[in-house]
Amino acid sequence: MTVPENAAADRTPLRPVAAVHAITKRFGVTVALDEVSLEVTGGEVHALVGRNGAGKSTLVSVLTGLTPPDSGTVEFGGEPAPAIADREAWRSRVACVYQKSTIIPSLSVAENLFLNRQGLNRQGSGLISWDGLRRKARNLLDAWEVDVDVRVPAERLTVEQRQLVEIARALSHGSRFIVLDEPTAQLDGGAIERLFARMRSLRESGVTFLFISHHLDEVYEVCDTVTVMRDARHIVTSPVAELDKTALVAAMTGEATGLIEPSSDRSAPPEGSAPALQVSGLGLPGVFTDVSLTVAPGEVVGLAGSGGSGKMAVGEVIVGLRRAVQGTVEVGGVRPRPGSVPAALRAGVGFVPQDRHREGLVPDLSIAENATLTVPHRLGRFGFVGSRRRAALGAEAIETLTIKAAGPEQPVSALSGGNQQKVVMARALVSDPTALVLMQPTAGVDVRAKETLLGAASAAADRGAGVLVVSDDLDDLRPCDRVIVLFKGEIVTEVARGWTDHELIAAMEGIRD
Ligand SMILES: Nc1ncnc2c1ncn2[C@@H]1O[C@H](COP(=O)(O)OP(=O)(O)OP(=O)(O)O)[C@@H](O)[C@H]1O
Repeated sequence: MTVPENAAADRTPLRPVAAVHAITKRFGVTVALDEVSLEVTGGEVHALVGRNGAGKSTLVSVLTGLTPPDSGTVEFGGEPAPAIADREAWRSRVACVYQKSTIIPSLSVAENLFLNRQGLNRQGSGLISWDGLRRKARNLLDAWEVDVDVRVPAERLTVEQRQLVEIARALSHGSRFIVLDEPTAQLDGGAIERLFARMRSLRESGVTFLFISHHLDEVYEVCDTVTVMRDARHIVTSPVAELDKTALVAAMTGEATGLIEPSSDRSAPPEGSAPALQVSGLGLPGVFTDVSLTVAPGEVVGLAGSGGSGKMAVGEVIVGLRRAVQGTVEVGGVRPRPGSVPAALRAGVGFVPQDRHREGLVPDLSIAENATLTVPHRLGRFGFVGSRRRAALGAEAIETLTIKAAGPEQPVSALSGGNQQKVVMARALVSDPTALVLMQPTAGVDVRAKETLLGAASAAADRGAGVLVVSDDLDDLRPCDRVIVLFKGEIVTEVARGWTDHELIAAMEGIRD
């Protein structure tokens, strides 16, 4: 993807494409941004990192004109930002590609690119010229080398394709400054490399990126400059090459102790106990074949595989989000009705779904309500949830999972992304599950919070749960007693604890020694 000639960006070096000065933003008693100043230079990839709740999303929201700050100013190319209501003017200066798609699923790619846009070619009658619309969309995507059929409904796009379409849409509005909010969170290794290659080539053409990620390795791989935020404040901005990882983590956490790897020191599972989870001969044509695995009480087992391995589908069948065509799932000796989440929960499953926006949380409910959604029968008689008990469980979740919140009654919509993920984990744990199934459990959580979440999973195993961690994040898999590897829908190998990164990645990519 290179900038087409007629759209070549103005590449004045070292000019701030965007700048914020002394921005303060409060939500009630919470100070989300405290006098934050930041300049983003033209043609760089600028990382924005910080722990969950540090204020990154709020800053992006101010920088894209979605949230007016309480005080402070925003500038683009040295000029004051447009009036908040002038969306078109904002869109021509800055765009954000969010983790959650802003594309309308039922509309075609072409419609998503051009509907509601001025200059849309209408016929005399006021009707839209669909041919013209498709042609324009095709030309646009061709110009940015995005190989997607503009006629298909957007819901059929992969995450990778959707991101490219959103980037192309941003560029077509004239913006040469793009914010990528955790773009790699839902991509597999190959797609991440392709995204980085595109970012590099767009950077060469003068496009500037603000890149938000909790994967610090990615900061070193693709970014030129890094800004660290902590507790609503700007801490440091530095060339990436001049800030090593220990210093970066110290800036994020405010501690000088550096990076702590998750502990891998767990006791061996007890022998001879009945399985917490038994999966036998599971099959879903075109997705996975003949998957059998057992997780003993007290055991933590990883289920790994790269994109297209089918691992998520296996996890979703176990928790009742999908139905397999062949095979069975047993939880503590009980066989829940296939394809039913309530049945799986009743049988003793606790789970963290991959997509917390879709299956995870009810945004308007409080932390305590969300954390206890699955267990009303345990909280009071006749299904009524005792509010005191619920608040206590909410407070306990805040404490054990270090959720950054005003209190258990705060709605989850007011939490940062990483803290919402912790509430999903709290909900999975609160029912004291027999089988705990965690799908990409640390997506979007910061480096320290990862330890907390994985520690909580290990603690559940110590209490007797069988834990299945479905993930391709090596940090998630490190605390596992063993890791089962799926490749193209089949179990290809199992590696015992003590694996090397190389060994596991090779297995996930289908490379056999
Ligand atoms: N709409 C809101 N109402 C109340 N509080 C909010 C709202 N939006 C954000 N906050 C609070 O502002 C603070 C900063 O949150 P923000 O989402 O900007 O953090 P973040 O750095 O993006 O975190 P993460 O990495 O977890 O996404 C948090 O304490 C959060 O709870």
